[in-house]
Amino acid sequence: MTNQNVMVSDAKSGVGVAITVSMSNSSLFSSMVPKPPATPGRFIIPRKKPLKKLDTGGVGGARVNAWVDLMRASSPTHIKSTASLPENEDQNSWMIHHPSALHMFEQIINASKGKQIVMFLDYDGTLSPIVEDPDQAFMSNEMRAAVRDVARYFPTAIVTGRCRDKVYKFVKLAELYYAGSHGMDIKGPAKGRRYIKGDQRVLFQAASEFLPMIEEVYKILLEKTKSTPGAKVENNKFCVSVHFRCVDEKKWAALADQVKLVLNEFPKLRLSQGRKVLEIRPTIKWDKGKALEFLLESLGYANSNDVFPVYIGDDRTDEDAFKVLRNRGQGFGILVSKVPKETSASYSLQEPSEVMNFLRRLVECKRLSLRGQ
Ligand SMILES: O=P(O)(O)OC[C@H]1O[C@H](O[C@H]2O[C@H](CO)[C@@H](O)[C@H](O)[C@H]2O)[C@H](O)[C@@H](O)[C@@H]1O
Repeated sequence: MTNQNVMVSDAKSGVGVAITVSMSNSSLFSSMVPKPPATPGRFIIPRKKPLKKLDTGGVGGARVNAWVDLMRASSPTHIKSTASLPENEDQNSWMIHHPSALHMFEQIINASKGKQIVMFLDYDGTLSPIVEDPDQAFMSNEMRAAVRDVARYFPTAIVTGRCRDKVYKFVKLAELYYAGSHGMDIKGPAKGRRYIKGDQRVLFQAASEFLPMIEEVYKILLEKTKSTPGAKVENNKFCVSVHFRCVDEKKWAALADQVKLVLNEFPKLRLSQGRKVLEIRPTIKWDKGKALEFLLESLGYANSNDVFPVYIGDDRTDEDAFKVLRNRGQGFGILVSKVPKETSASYSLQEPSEVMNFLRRLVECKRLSLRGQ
């Protein structure tokens, strides 16, 4: 096994980005993006409209208003909200297109028969309930036990916007893969690798060049947002989160403006949005979807038809992974949401407690099949 520095070109800036890879086979990179399979997966439901992107153009009234609209839509608190929903689509028709993964459990199991399930789990809003203070987003012991059981039977990864070390402190399971900073910081399990066909000591940091820049922008944002009561800036190592969950809605436009002004000085960083949070990250073409592909490849499933990846997440940033699964025609995505949202996921679950039930049922099913029942 060797550590390798690999240069990839940043599509937006054209700047080379050094990647340090610790693995036994550098050919991993040559086929990083899998080709779509010849036959499409049975769970594909065509998306109606492209997802809106956050406008990071110049500062102006209309643009800032558009930001604030997106900020409002980023974590709707009212069940009837249709802020991010395509026109004329109500809750019922949304549920027809994105049925409950619990209700469809038998069909899901049938579709996965003879294939290796690989489980990808987002953290906030998926394994832990959304709370006001990001430092208090603990997962329950019951959820931890469910994830531990899943990892006994299926390779399992946590894919999160959070810093990898921080999410590990919440999850505390050494047998999992962890992809922190929206997949820009990937580490393989410290123990229990019996399902891994490929490299077992994966370590991949797609944006290490950006560390000093992220540190700098974090400090500036910390200072600039001090004047906004409730704003919280979180350093997620390869990205920065500016939380506005506890900021008075009247101040959102000013906060968005502040962040945007800072980012104007950092053209190699971009902005995306999560649940009541503005996410600042490198412009490199790397996201949770790429992390999913990377992990499948590391597990030895790059060109395999015998794999069934399942990705469960609640956030806009999880859409990149849902899209990858649609394009591969393998497995499916499950969106955790109580309200209809535009998504590339195939199924839905309402909240983390349903995620836990789904995970438990998977384990139960696997145990029964191993006993030959
Ligand atoms: O990819 P994820 O695991 O979903 O992480 C995305 C962001 O999650 C966290 O923020 C979110 O959860 C907080 C705690 O419940 C909540 O207060 C906040 O409003 C949510 O946006 C985390 O703090 C961020 O750094 C992550 O980027």
